[in-house]
Amino acid sequence: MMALIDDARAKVNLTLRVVGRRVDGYHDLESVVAFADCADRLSLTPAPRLHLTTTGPLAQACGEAADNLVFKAAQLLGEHVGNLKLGDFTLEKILPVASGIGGGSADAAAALRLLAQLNGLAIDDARLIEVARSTGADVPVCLGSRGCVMTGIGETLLPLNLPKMPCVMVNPRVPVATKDVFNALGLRNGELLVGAADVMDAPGWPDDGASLEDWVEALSAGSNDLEAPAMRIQPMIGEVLAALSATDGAWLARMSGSGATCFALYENTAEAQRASQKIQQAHPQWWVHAGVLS
Ligand SMILES: C[C@](O)(CO)[C@H](O)COP(=O)(O)OP(=O)(O)OC[C@H]1O[C@@H](n2ccc(N)nc2=O)[C@H](O)[C@@H]1O
Ligand SMILES: Nc1ncnc2c1ncn2[C@@H]1O[C@H](COP(=O)(O)OP(=O)(O)OP(=O)(O)O)[C@@H](O)[C@H]1O
Repeated sequence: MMALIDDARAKVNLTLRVVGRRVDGYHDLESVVAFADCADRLSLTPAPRLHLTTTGPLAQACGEAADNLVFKAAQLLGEHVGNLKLGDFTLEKILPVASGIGGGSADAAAALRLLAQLNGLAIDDARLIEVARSTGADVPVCLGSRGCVMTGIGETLLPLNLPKMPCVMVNPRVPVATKDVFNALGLRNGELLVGAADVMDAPGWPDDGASLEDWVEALSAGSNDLEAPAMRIQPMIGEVLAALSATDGAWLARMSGSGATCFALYENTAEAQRASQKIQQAHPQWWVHAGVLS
């Protein structure tokens, strides 16, 4: 049988509000999530045993194969589904690691989609969703890889019809650990930041079919609550945001997830291309991607 192939698209948190900290230490969030047109690529060749080879420019950065989230997700699914057909995965690692765009989560989700395809499981099979949740907070949203409002710690997903959003994504190639950023918020276990009434009163997001301008206006009123703690841990995030904000036509510049990747939105792809060239010239060592979020 030929190899099955899937893209593991980068996730971008267009907004991220921290609602509070649960008693188990995880944080409840509300986040508008979009997906980018840059991705890792995962292939699966059916074989009797689970195996992973990592290739591509960032293969070294993502650590030992045994610790890879692709491996973890596949092993967990094997524990939930009897006689699961497995195989040889090859991961072409392109996305920066520990960068707030959910690369590892996207890879794990792609692994689950490929195993679902190989084993004839539906993508909304409860076991697949359960394994996605156990693999990491960002894995459920990456399973569908479509725009949505994500709440809880990442398990509740409300699909959104986002317009195509021309963007530039920039990572300064310094890793930032998600756990450290959440801890730097300094919330106690069980501490609530936003009362239930505030959540009920919060303005909704634009309706289906809303324009790019409507969305940019709504997103601009939001924020990423992890930006300040992440900047304390890695001040270079401030430089990335300044570089994006200084480009012609940048409508909104913000950090994604727990950083350090930041993005800016533009009216059209030509403007985004010009902005990305300007930033790449000034910072040849940074990872810069011009594309479209949707
Ligand atoms: C910041 C986001 O990227 C936003 O999409 C995600 O919430 C992070 O998702 P993730 O990287 O898949 O997170 P996990 O691998 O499950 O957790 C890493 C660490 O982040 C913290 N964590 C994660 C998610 C969450 N809602 N609250 C948390 O406090 C926990 O300390 C956890 O030990
Ligand atoms: N397939 C993978 N790709 C990248 N990192 C992986 C992978 N599997 C395990 N890891 C480990 O997970 C850690 C987090 O990597 P990842 O790139 O997913 O972070 P992130 O982009 O900050 O994610 P998020 O936005 O979900 O917080 C890395 O330090 C790495 O050691």
